[in-house]
Parts: sequence; C-alpha cells; structure tokens
Amino acid sequence: MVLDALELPSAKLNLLPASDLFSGAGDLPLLECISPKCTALIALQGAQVLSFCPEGENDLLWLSPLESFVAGKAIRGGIPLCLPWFGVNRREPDLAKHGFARHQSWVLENVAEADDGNLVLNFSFQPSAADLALFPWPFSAQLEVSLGESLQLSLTMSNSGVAAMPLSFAMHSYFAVAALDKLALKGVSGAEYLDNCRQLARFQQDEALRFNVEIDRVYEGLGGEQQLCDTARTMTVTGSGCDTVVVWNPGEALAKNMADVGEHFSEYLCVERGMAFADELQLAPGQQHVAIMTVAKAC
Ligand SMILES: O=P(O)(O)OC[C@H]1O[C@@H](O)[C@H](O)[C@@H](O)[C@@H]1O
Repeated sequence: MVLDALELPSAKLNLLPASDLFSGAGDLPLLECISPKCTALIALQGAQVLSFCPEGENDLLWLSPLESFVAGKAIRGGIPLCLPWFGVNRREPDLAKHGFARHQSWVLENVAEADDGNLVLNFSFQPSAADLALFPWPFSAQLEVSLGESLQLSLTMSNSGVAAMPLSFAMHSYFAVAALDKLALKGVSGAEYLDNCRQLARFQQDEALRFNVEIDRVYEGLGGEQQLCDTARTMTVTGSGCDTVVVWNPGEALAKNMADVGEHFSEYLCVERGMAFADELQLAPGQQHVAIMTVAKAC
C-alpha cells in the first residue's frame, strides 16, 4: 500500500520524511496518524511506533531529541520491535543485538477505521536472503497497531520453514517520564530477575526499584500489568504472549557514551514485554506465536 496522504471518515494519515518534522533529521519515511482519539507517529522502518498521544494528553512514549533518522540505524525511542531474537543472540553472539527487523522497512498492508473508531494499521515483514544467511529459519511477522484511547500492538510471528525455529523477541517500549528519580514501578515486586548489569546473575526483587543508576533487569515468565507511577500520571503496560518483562535505563554514566541518549537518559524508562531467556520459544513448522501488548494512561 502506497500513500502520501489518506483521508478516512474521521482520521487522516500523512507519509512524510522525518526531515519535515525534526530539524537536522534524515529522510526516513514516517507516518503521521491523526484521529479524534489520538495522534501517533510510526516509522515504516521497523514498523516502529515513535509517538502516541491520547487526545488531550502528553506523549506516552519517549523519542530521543538526538535521533538522526538514518536508514539502517536503530531509532532510539518509541517501541522498537526486537526480533527474531532479543538482546545478544545466544547462539551467535557476534550478530546484531535485538535482531534485524528493527533496522529494515516493513510493508504497510492496510489502514482502516474500526467500528469503535480506533485507527488500525497492519504491517508485514519478511526476512531477506541476507537475513536468512544469518538466521536460517524462514519466517514472517505481522504487526497490527490499534490507535484509540490506548495503544495496542498485536505481533504475530509465523515459522514458514521446515524445521523448528528458535524465537525470542521484545516490544521495547520507551516510556516518557517527567522525573525518573521519583518514578515508582509496580508489577515486578517479589519476582526473580536476571541482572544484566551483573552477568545475568539471578536475584529477587525485594525492594522498590530506584532509577538513579544503570538498570537492566529481565523478569522471566512474569506477565501481568506493570504500572509506571510518575509525578503527574500513571501509565500501564499489559499483555498476553509476552511474559518476559525487561526494565532498562542506561543511567548517567553509560548514557554519556550513547550518542543518541546523552543527557536525556532521565527522560525515559524502558519497560519491555516479550518472550526471551527462559521464555524463548521453539516454533514448530507452520506454527504461529501471537503477542498482544497494550499501553495506556491510567490516571
Ligand atoms: O542500544 P540498543 O541495542 O537499542 O539496546 C538497548 C538496551 O535494550 C535492552 O532491552 C537491553 O536489556 C539492554 O541491555 C540494552 O542496552
């Protein structure tokens, strides 16, 4: 589906180069979505939702003000889709972190308004021959983005090959926060986690999380709902088929070495949902996995 501008009964979409919206940006195509319920921005690269503002609300997602929007470079912010593996590939550690789907263009297959007034966009991704040389399991991925009072991503990954396929993934949400040092995260207490700042050693989450240093924790099999209680609002993330919860912020020292984060590290917290580590899947030939994640402002 090719579109520059599309008018639906009550919504409007514009396909624009990033340079039209952000000064100094490259020309990656971005889809601006305007509906009575919300506005959103989605990059065709990675089918990455970059911005989601429910009507009358500030953005729930953080997008780096230092982002350059250069094709093939991961976009820092919004909701990158990390697949077909999450983090370091455990079989081939030299492969790109978080898989290859976030660096490539997805195809916009359809745009429609649902009966409830939500704007629904469907994207698809097929790995190239070069991708399959690195990851020899043919598969396809589809993403349905539903834009309403809340944001819902439904991600379907299908094994189209003849062998069982290892699959790990994450919907890597960057939540915009006003005061990282005062933020409370609910929905992880009492759970075990792997600490990626301590060689993935296993600990139990007994104390309230503090976000004043680097944090990189993986909660396997947790699911449920996480609440980010910021000074002026609470945001929630819930899901099914995405039971691994990852909480990440680089902290000040590490962020200094990240060209697209720097002093902006305190403007976000990543609370990611997927299936990784002990939750990694083995998809049988022909099998699909569906993960649904909803991001919303609670109050
Ligand atoms: O810089 P990247 O590749 O987007 O990764 C960002 C972070 O993503 C998180 O999911 C990982 O747990 C972190 O270890 C990682 O640093």
